[in-house]
Amino acid sequence: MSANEELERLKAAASSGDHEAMTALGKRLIATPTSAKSVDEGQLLLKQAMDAGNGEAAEFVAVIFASGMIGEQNWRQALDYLSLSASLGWSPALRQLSILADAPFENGTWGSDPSDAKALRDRIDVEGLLRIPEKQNLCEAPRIRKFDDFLPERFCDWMIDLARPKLARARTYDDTAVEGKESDARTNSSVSFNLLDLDLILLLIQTRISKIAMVPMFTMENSMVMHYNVGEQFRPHYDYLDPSKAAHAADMRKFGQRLATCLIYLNEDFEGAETSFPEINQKFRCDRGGALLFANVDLEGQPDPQTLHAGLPPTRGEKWLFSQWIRSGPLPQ
Ligand SMILES: O=C(O)CCC(=O)C(=O)O
Ligand SMILES: [Fe+2]
Repeated sequence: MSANEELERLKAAASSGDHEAMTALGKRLIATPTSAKSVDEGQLLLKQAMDAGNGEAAEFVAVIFASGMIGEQNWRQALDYLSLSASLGWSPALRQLSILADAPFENGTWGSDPSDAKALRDRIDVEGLLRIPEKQNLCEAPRIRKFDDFLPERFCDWMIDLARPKLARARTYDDTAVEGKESDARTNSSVSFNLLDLDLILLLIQTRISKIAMVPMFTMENSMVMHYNVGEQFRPHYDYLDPSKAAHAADMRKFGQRLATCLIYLNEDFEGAETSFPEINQKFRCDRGGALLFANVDLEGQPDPQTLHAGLPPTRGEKWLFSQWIRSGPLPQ
């Protein structure tokens, strides 16, 4: 079926009152708007599906509130909708609630009963989840910061579990290759999460990053998870865009410069695999859940060649890393 036929099929099913089709269409209209009305139509479809008892629709409403993609970011409301979603029997929402509430179930599986949703919601310490740890200054030129215990372990595990099944695909189709890099520039695998992949755990990580980087949420690119087996690496590169390259300049007009990068170490059971900065002869790594935040530009906002960096290969074990590139936002037209 072509993409257009698929869309027509979805529209027909949605207008006949099929809740799953209404949810799928609603998400799609919001993620890839085709007209000025798409986002409003998408929200209406999600609301109708949710009122009819569709838990997936309620989860996406939670995502809208937690991301601030439409209107203000509102974590309390996001959690209320996540709780509604879970109580409607949508199991991904129940698992996220358990993680956010730090309440793993006794039998070892997170979130197993929709009737637990409200109690889990009430246990969530929103302020605590949004509180960020002390920063350590590792270097001033370029500016490199470190945050120990940036992410609780259960969040690290959630991201690894989310990424693992998608990594294989990313390799086959190689759809996440960074533009402008030779094929041997990175031998590791990665997966990129788009708007339809967002959940409240991922959005909480992005929100925490926006706090340490002191930038708004809309500057976050699609988050990525990187995976390195022994010997795999991400060779020295810059994360900033080069305005002298036409493709980069066009991209910068839309989304701005890549001001900073945040790398969260999701595991620690490996040797080697530091993040290395060859221009300053330094390499750093974090314990599980620790984050490195570095500026890719100098104090004048210009690309800083001293930010050249690499993901060194593990000599034992495998490395899992959450990687967040941060833009400056579109230039005023
Ligand atoms: O694996 C690393 O330490 C480096 C990753 C990196 O450079 C990136 O994600 O841009
Ligand atoms: Fe990088």
